[in-house]
Amino acid sequence: MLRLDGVCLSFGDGPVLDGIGLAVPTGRLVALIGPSGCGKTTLLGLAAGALQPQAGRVENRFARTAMVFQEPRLLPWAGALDNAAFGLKAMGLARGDRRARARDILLRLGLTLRDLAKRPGALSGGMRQRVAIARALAVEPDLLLMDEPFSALDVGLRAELQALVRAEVERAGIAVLFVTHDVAEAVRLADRIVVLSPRPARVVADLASVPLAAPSAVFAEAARLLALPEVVAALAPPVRA
Ligand SMILES: Nc1ncnc2c1ncn2[C@@H]1O[C@H](COP(=O)(O)OP(=O)(O)OP(=O)(O)O)[C@@H](O)[C@H]1O
Repeated sequence: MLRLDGVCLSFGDGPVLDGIGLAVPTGRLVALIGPSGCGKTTLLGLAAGALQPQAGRVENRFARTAMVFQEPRLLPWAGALDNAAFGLKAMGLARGDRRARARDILLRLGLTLRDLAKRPGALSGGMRQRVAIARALAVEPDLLLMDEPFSALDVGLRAELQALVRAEVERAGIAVLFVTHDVAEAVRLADRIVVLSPRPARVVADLASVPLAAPSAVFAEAARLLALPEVVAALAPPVRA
């Protein structure tokens, strides 16, 4: 379980997080939605232990946390397989085991055997992001933090990769906290959807959800959520006179 209780954090120009409380139980997917600049990435940094709260508590009882960023952040000189296996050496796995584990995940995520030796520069953007996700999954995390992992991808590819990631995390029982700007993405993936206000972020809604796959159901549910008054208030752009 990852739990945040009354978490507050300020930077030099004022408060960013104001009394955030949320929980990510084992094996559940929680989506974080909020307007640009409200503090979502900062909140993931706290969950990862990279930042400390100035008030409140962050309790991460998971044994291994992995992170996926919006951009793949791969080693440019290493092939897809070596990139995906990157975290495994520090875990003490033998070279053959590292490569076998990374290869299995890459193939499940849609790379072909011919892609495995390719460096990032020879892979498409979508393939690079698959490698980044494989690198995170390869260490067998029990908590996966993802910061807009699909937002740089084309719509069709995004849906495919969302489904693959959902299958992987269900298969391994991984808890996920992920940031998205896309309500439909949250509806497709999440068991809970947490909506944050503009900076300083407060939780304005914490909604139970059921992951949906059929496009018509996804868009109907996204439209319903986007019409909730607290969601409108949090996500609507400010009206300028
Ligand atoms: N290290 C830092 N020092 C000072 N201010 C920061 C720092 N990191 C983030 N901020 C500010 O804190 C606020 C929240 O930033 P954060 O990146 O967490 O927002 P976000 O919700 O992830 O934004 P976006 O949706 O645009 O990615 C922003 O105003 C940002 O400028």
